[in-house]
Order: sequence, then structure tokens, then C-alpha cells
Amino acid sequence: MSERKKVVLATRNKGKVKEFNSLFAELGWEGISLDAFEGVPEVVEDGDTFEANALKKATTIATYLNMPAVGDDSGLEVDALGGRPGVYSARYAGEHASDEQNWRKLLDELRGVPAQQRTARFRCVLVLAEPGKEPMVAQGTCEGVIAEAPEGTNGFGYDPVFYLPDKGVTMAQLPPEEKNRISHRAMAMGNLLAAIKRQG
Ligand SMILES: O=c1nc[nH]c2c1ncn2[C@H]1C[C@H](O)[C@@H](COP(=O)(O)OP(=O)(O)OP(=O)(O)O)O1
Ligand SMILES: [Mg+2]
Repeated sequence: MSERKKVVLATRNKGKVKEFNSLFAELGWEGISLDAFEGVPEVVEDGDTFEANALKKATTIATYLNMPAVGDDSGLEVDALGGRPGVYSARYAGEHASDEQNWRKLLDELRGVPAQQRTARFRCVLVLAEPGKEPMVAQGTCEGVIAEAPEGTNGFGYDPVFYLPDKGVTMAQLPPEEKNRISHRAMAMGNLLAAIKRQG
């Protein structure tokens, strides 16, 4: 019987952890929560890019635990806002803002902006860091439109206000397994796997 590859999920976001557990299961990886360990250092997200922050999350945890770790830095880029909130998505409405505070602020900022100008994308950068190896970086995006009002209760973050024109629903109205087929995180995971296979 082959051992499943154990990879620490270098995130404190429970929504991400759930999604990774499904995405990892498809690869035959075993995702291990940070909660399984004590004394894990806080990672200060002071990078200017998703990649810088994802690298810092993954390498800090992989080094501390001496185990493979995946870091995820992700967020929402809104075209009418010149790409904001971007890397600041989690802190958009303030340092310890809730998901709801963040998407409410977004709806406020976009009030009066017509549908054609409400285009946006989720972006996710993933880094797999393994002790003694070069970190591997992959990214994925998912295109959508910012809704006028929230719909749905699945997922996390900005999902209730992220409308998918092709599907006619918001990300928060999709069943989790469907989000996991189309999301920026799923795309990044696929790209990470492809990079790993190329490297052999
Ligand atoms: O699939 C998603 N569906 C909805 N919203 C999402 C998604 N993916 C990222 N987002 C939003 C949530 C948060 O406002 C920001 C991520 O911030 P980000 O720093 O990467 O994550 P976090 O602080 O929640 O957890 P951690 O840094 O421990 O991984 O983008
Ligand atoms: Mg964060």
C-alpha cells in the first residue's frame, strides 16, 4: 500500500481548509491542519503580491515543522477599482474585518456602477514548499461579476457577491464540489500538479 503524501495546510482560513481537503483527496494527498501543531509562528502578510505572501506562508511553516507545506494567498480583483482589493482582500474593511464586512464595503463602493463594468476575478497563488527543495509556485483565476446584492450561503469570503454569468448563480450558491471544479483555487491546484509532474 502506498503512503499518502502528508502536506501541511499553511492557512488559518477554515473555508480554504475544507476546499483543500477535497482537492488534496483527489490527488491522494493527506492535508494536515495547522491546528495539529503547537507553537506555530504567525505569518505576517507584508508582501506586495499574492506570490510573495504565499511563498512566505508556505516556507515559514515548512521550515518550522520540517514538513511539506502549501501556502495560499488569494483575493478579489475588481476592474472598476483598478484591481483592488487584490492582496488586501482580507483586510479591505479593516484589519480584523469579517467576510461580511468586506463584501458589504465592496457593494457600497460599487453602488451605481453598471453591470458591464462590474467585472472581477478571484486569483489564487499556491506555493508548495518542501524542506531542502526549491518552492513550486502555481496560480489560477476565476472570472465573474460583482452582484448588486448577496445570494447563497456556501463557501466563504466574497462568494455571496461573486456572480458567475455562465452559471446564473453566485459562487455561494454552488454546491462545494462544483466550486471545487471551477474556482481559482482548483485551477491553481491543477497547475501546481502539472508543474510537479513536469519536474518529475
Ligand atoms: O474562494 C474564495 N471565495 C471567496 N473569497 C475568497 C476566496 N479565496 C480568497 N477569498 C478572499 C477571502 C479573503 O478576503 C481573501 C484571502 O485572504 P488571504 O490572506 O489569502 O487568506 P486568509 O487571511 O483568510 O487566510 P490565510 O492567510 O491564513 O491563508 O480573499
Ligand atoms: Mg491572510
